[in-house]
Amino acid sequence: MNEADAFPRAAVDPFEEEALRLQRVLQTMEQALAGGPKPPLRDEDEEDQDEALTADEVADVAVAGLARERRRALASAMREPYFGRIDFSPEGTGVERLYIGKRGIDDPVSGDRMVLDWRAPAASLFYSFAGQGGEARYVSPEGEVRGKVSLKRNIVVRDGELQRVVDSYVEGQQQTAATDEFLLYRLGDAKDSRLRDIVATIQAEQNEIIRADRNLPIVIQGVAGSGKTTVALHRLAYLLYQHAERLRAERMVIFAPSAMFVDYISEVLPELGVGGVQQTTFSAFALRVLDHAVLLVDPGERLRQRFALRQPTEYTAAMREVECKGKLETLRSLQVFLTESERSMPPAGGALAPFGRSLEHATVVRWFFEEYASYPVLVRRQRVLARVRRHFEMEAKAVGQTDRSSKRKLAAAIRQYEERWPSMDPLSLYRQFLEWHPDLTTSSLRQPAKRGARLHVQPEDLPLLLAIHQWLYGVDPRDRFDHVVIDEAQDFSPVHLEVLRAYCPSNSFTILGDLSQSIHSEAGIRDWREFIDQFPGGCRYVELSVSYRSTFEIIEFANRILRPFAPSVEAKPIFRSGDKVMVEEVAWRDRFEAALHHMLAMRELSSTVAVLTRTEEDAHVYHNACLEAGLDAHLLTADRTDYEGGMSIVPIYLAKGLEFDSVIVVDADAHHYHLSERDAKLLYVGCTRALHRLCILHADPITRLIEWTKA
Ligand SMILES: Nc1ncnc2c1ncn2[C@@H]1O[C@H](COP(=O)(O)OP(=O)(O)OP(=O)(O)O)[C@@H](O)[C@H]1O
Repeated sequence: MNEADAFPRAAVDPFEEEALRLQRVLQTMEQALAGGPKPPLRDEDEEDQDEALTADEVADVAVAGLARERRRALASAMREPYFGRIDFSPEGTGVERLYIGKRGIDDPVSGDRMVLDWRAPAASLFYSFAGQGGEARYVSPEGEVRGKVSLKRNIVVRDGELQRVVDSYVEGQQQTAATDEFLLYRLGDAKDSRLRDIVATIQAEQNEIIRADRNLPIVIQGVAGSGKTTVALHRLAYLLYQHAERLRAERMVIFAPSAMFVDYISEVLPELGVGGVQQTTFSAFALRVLDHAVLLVDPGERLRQRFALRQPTEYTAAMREVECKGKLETLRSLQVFLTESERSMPPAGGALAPFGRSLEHATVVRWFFEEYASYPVLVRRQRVLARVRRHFEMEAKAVGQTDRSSKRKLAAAIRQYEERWPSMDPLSLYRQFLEWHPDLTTSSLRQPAKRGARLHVQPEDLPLLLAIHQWLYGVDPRDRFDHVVIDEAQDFSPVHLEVLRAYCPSNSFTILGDLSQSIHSEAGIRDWREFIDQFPGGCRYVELSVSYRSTFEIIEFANRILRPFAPSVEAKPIFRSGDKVMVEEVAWRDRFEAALHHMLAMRELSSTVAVLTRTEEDAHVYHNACLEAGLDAHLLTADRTDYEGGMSIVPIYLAKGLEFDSVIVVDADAHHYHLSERDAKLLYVGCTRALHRLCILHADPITRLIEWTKA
């Protein structure tokens, strides 16, 4: 694309120049929509006859489907065809004006590229270029392209109307901090109930992660609000674009911490034009692979115990087991246990044939442990038994025993031999393992009294159950992933990762999290090294320290809560100033009234408001107070699978990953938040959920975690 001749530089002011260009692009798009080949309309009866279509007709239908999809994409791109422009002169050639949009658009007549897809190699310039005297480079499939940038421009188009043009770099002019100005303009918006794409404002350090090599696992420590979840979703869209021939969306997965979070992020990929990527939780994935042979104990119950103000005594013992189940040593013990179980599988005494020669134990052992060694255990058993059956049949034939009664005898002998093999299923093996392991018990398993009811297990049982499942059945090729994203990975254990590695043999992982938010410490990791060391072939580690979500005041406030506990990376606020954090003392009896008052005030300024409580019990109480006052607020609990936005009452530990325009942390007193690392992290998570406004309410005495506010 070279439009240098179409618009002489600086002939008109930037807004007019872009308004003219936009008009021309929209006209071309309209013409393409009006004149392009229309897909044939088919009625439902025709669709029912799909089986009867000839190969040519099938091809026609596929082409029509593609045309339909292209028209739909074109029509939707007309609302915002592009968001940026970069004028780039590759060494030895003239200037190219590159307009960057969510999707590439070609002029249907000339075939010229009018808009470059944000994921295209040259589009990377738009994100990585930050002045540097105009020098710029990007990597294309043909190699590195070097050159000079003369203009970088942000363009806001809404519903086909040009709204704003901001130049962040103009050759020969004094550079201002205009990139930040544009980013701040975007960050200042109120958010609705869903996470959104950030293609127009991806920052250089985020761009690097999005475009990182797919073959090298990458671990990202990112502070609250640094864009981890958003970046991970953009990375999936990028990888699919870049490796369209090798990767399939259905074979890519993002593991999120809860079903509600999956709902919250569900619109980013469709906005980026990507469908079909699996978005799930580890538990949902594990239960599906285990064919729902077990159920989870109500996940809310464990969370309620974990975050109760006073934990029941049995909880401490349970947590010791949670920690143990997440350790690689335990996985290794499981492997030892399974190898032991395997050793005794071929029944002693060989296979006694009713006619002819029997099979010696040593022969069966050789088949099982040597010849079929590369197969999973149950496949090996199946193969050995099939071979024994064939041997029995051949021996019977060789001695002429083929009549009906001989056949019956033969079948009975095979059955008897089969029965001598121990039956093996993941659940009974797991139970035996828990009984065998010195530091574990079966206390996490619950067998409901009802006959035939499925066993209930806890989330920490699932990785080990999956490991047994893999050992017994292997990995079904349909469960293999081309790429795996683990969000909130600080709550994953090394055993989770090890088990998942079997489903992604290419080791193509993007692992993101924040150790400052590890409020499930027994279940997760303490240091990213634990994961990095699990990739002996190498692993990249990156830190994101800038927080884009919250105002300067909120980040400064939140950082101070964690400082006494020496976090590994402190969040750097982006300079977006907002209201001062409000810390207000209220009388205990007035606490509901105070919360309601602030909710109403904040509702005027925000589209999403959350009241964060310390426990789920408190969330119910505040929710009831809202209902009594006629306030339509949603109660978010562990079993919720959707997030509606508006006003929400949320236990603080369930708010992780979400964000709200305004947040009210209630009951920030010494009784609800102790001077402990865990409670500091809870409060930190709560405060960093706020984009624009944060209000802390407490009754006397204030928690020591923020007593500096009273100094
Ligand atoms: N480059 C960017 N441009 C505009 N907005 C951004 C950018 N990066 C992040 N954001 C915004 O910052 C907010 C936080 O993003 P996200 O939820 O992905 O962060 P996170 O690191 O996963 O946060 P947390 O760990 O606190 O849950 C979102 O509103 C997102 O749109």
